[in-house]
Amino acid sequence: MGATNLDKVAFRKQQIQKMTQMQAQTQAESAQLTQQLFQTSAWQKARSIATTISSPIEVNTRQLITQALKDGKQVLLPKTMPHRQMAFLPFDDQYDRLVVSKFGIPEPAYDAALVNQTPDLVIVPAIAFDCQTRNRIGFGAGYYDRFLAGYHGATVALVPTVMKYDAAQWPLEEHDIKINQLILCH
Ligand SMILES: Nc1nc2c(c(=O)[nH]1)N(C=O)[C@@H](CNc1ccc(C(=O)N[C@@H](CCC(=O)O)C(=O)O)cc1)CN2
Ligand SMILES: Nc1ncnc2c1ncn2[C@@H]1O[C@H](COP(=O)(O)OP(=O)(O)OP(=O)(O)O)[C@@H](O)[C@H]1O
Repeated sequence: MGATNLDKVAFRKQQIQKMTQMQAQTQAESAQLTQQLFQTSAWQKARSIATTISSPIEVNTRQLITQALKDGKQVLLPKTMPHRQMAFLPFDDQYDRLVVSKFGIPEPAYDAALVNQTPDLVIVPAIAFDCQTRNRIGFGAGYYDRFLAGYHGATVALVPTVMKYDAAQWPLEEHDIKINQLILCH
């Protein structure tokens, strides 16, 4: 691991602490960010949407999942797979059918016949965003950078105050993939 990765490790540790301290504000901002998401043409056009089950330090995704299903959109959730791959599987609002991964995130059960790796829209999680360049940094396993390298549809991210940076405070790398559209709280 080079100096660059050590810098990322240090930034992540500090940023996750900050997210924990500011989780009440992030939860409070989630409703507004979600309403702004609904105004985008990317959302309105999408017939299938990939998102996540959020943890308490992330933007709350529950409302957008409920609305997508109400609108007849297919909702897909990632299941983490070997070799840091993700498989996106449909979710129909049955939270009790999800299985908590060893990382603590509820995931759908794997069914090869149901996998959909080409959703119209991917709502991408992260821990911080460079709002000028639309770069992001995640929890550090590289799942989204790997997935997005082979995905060519629309991407958006919901950015609460705690994740908003005018310039990256972490090193950018060759494999980093920029988000098409950031939704910022105002
Ligand atoms: N809510 C939510 N769901 C999400 C993500 C996210 O950021 N937010 N992900 C965004 O990517 C994926 C899961 N991300 C993960 C990120 C790190 C580790 C992790 O560090 N796991 C092991 C180490 C295993 C390894 O190194 O391969 C650990 O628990 O120590 C696991 C999952 C898919 N689901
Ligand atoms: N497209 C890729 N192909 C192969 N390895 C990759 C790719 N993208 C990222 N990686 C590797 O994954 C690891 C984590 O990457 P990085 O530090 O960028 O994570 P991150 O931005 O926190 O992850 P994520 O995108 O999942 O949220 C690094 O070792 C990186 O080299």
